[in-house]
Amino acid sequence: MSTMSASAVEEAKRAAAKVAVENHYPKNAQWVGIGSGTTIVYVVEAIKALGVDISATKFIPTGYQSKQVIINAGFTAVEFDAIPPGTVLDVAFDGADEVDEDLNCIKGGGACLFQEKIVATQAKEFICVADHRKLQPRLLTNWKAIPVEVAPIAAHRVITKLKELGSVNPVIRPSASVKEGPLKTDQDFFIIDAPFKPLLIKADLEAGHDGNGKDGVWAVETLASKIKAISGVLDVGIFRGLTGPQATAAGGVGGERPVAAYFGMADGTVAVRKAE
Ligand SMILES: O=C(CO)[C@H](O)[C@H](O)COP(=O)(O)O
Repeated sequence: MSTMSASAVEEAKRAAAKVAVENHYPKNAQWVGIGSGTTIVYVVEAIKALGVDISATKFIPTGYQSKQVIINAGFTAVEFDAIPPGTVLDVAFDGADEVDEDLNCIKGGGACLFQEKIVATQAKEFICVADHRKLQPRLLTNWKAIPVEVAPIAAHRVITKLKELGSVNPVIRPSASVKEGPLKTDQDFFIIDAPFKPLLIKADLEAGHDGNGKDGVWAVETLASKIKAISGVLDVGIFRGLTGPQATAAGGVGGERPVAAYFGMADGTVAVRKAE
């Protein structure tokens, strides 16, 4: 459990954002993905602080909140469906709820996972920015449930399938406001939060664990694929698979996993995890 004050956590996010932007923002960027959440505000602040010419730069949001952050900074927001077909974003920055040793991420704490995934995978480089609470050895160490975005009509069917995969008590996320009923995403879909046991990474599989859901223990890739395959699921809040350069080599644009993740630490330093 973190003993840091709320303002120390905010400073940790700011420090991580500054280093991430200084290391990865291309000076002549044309297309830049901007994610959702509280940490991304510091990314935008750090881009401003660079003092580079952004008059020709288009910033692609991952949802309503993200778009407001871009507009409030005086930047030009262009919705994902307004970018010319085939456009590759120079870079995309986003936060995460948890990041494991292989740079797999859990995202969707802010209910924006679907647009976050299409923006991240449309970029040459996806860069994650977070504070030290998100830096964990395995997914679902500290963060307890996988967010899954689903069509409302299929929500109960998806819950049944998630239980069959071993999730204990998956629930439809309620509205955060005084409005009764489920939260609605930017797509007017629901989020189901599905708890699972901590997810195995490559090293665990190499050590002989199978990760096939026996005793409810899954490997990241296997569980993400199983959840994604349930009809009614729009996307799953596990970002896994290839990273940018590997994905490009395999014929895609970028990967779901970041090429680097920056974490503001409790002692004021910034830790980096990079893809191999
Ligand atoms: O995935 C997300 C929203 O769906 C966010 O990136 C994630 O929840 C991190 O948010 P914060 O920066 O506020 O900790």
